[in-house]
Amino acid sequence: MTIQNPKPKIEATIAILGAGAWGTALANLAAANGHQVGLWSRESSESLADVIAGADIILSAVSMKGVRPVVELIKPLALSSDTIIVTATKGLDPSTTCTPAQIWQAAFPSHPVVVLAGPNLSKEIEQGLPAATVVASTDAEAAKVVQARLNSTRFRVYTNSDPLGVELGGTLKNVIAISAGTCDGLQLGTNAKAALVTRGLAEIIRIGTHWGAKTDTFYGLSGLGDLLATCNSPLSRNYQVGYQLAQGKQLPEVLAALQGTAEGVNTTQVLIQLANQQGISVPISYQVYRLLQGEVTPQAAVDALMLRDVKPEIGSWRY
Ligand SMILES: NC(=O)C1=CN([C@@H]2O[C@H](COP(=O)(O)OP(=O)(O)OC[C@H]3O[C@@H](n4cnc5c(N)ncnc54)[C@H](O)[C@@H]3O)[C@@H](O)[C@H]2O)C=CC1
Ligand SMILES: O=C(CO)COP(=O)(O)O
Repeated sequence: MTIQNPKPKIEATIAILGAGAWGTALANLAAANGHQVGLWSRESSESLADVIAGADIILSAVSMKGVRPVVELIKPLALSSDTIIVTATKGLDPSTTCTPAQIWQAAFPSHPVVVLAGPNLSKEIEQGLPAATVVASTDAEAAKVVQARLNSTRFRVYTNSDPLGVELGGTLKNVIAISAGTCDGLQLGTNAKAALVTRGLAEIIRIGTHWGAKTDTFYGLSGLGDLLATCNSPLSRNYQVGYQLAQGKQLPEVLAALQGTAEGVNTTQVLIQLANQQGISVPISYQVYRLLQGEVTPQAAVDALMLRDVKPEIGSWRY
């Protein structure tokens, strides 16, 4: 499928992999900026080799479970040496616990890899509503190129030099969004939700900095920004999972009816495995894990959080 805008602003060829909700929204944003856009999915009639041929940018928006298969499909294909790889997936690989950017970088060590993440509910973006995002890379020039290609009057793009922090902000907030949906589903009120989101951010910072990301990054669009968006919007699939569990539905039933992917379900499993191995305290994520496992009711999860030992707040994301 080729999407072209009749009045090009900046000419580039962008191959978008994954024609789900996010890949399609990004393809439309890129096309509106005048780029030649190829959109590929595993259901496409066009071959992957044809879609990525001559691409300046390859942007992957497949869900986490598609990242490795797609990387393996691209490896034997010829990429131009200066092709920039952009990853917009928010998840962790269950078998290796790697982030999507780590998987892409390991497969294509000589190519710049840029992470794209922010408060970007695709349905709002498809409606033409304004939004902002972050493109992050250790290759500052590559991040600037992606910024110039995607920035527009309705999609404001910031650069950032902490790709791990940007990627983890977008990934870990999905776990907290499940808890926020549960909080709203139980009608626990605004105070409870504010406490949950604030302590959720402390938890994200504790994990993210332990894994090597910068604290400041989590206060930006890809951390706090995305946390606010997904914890407060019924458009978020992760929020919907928590909300519907709180209404007494079972997880398989919720996931079967969900439109698209709720990455937080798998991310929670990987996160708890790592947190246990590394001795990181993640009380909210742990209750989300128990809820998803069916080991605890939504109300019992709330009770467990409220019954924890009291502690000082200042600097408490460190322990
Ligand atoms: N929808 C949204 O608002 C946003 C989504 N994201 C992230 O983008 C990613 C994709 O999300 P959505 O587009 O919403 O999901 P979706 O479920 O609508 O689409 C997923 C896409 O991945 C592809 N895919 C899955 N397994 C595959 C495999 N084995 N091989 C090849 N392709 C495979 C599917 O064919 C589909 O094109 C997720 O990681 C999500 O967290 C990020 C920002 C916004
Ligand atoms: O990441 C998102 C918005 O930034 C999309 O959230 P959901 O995957 O929960 O729908």
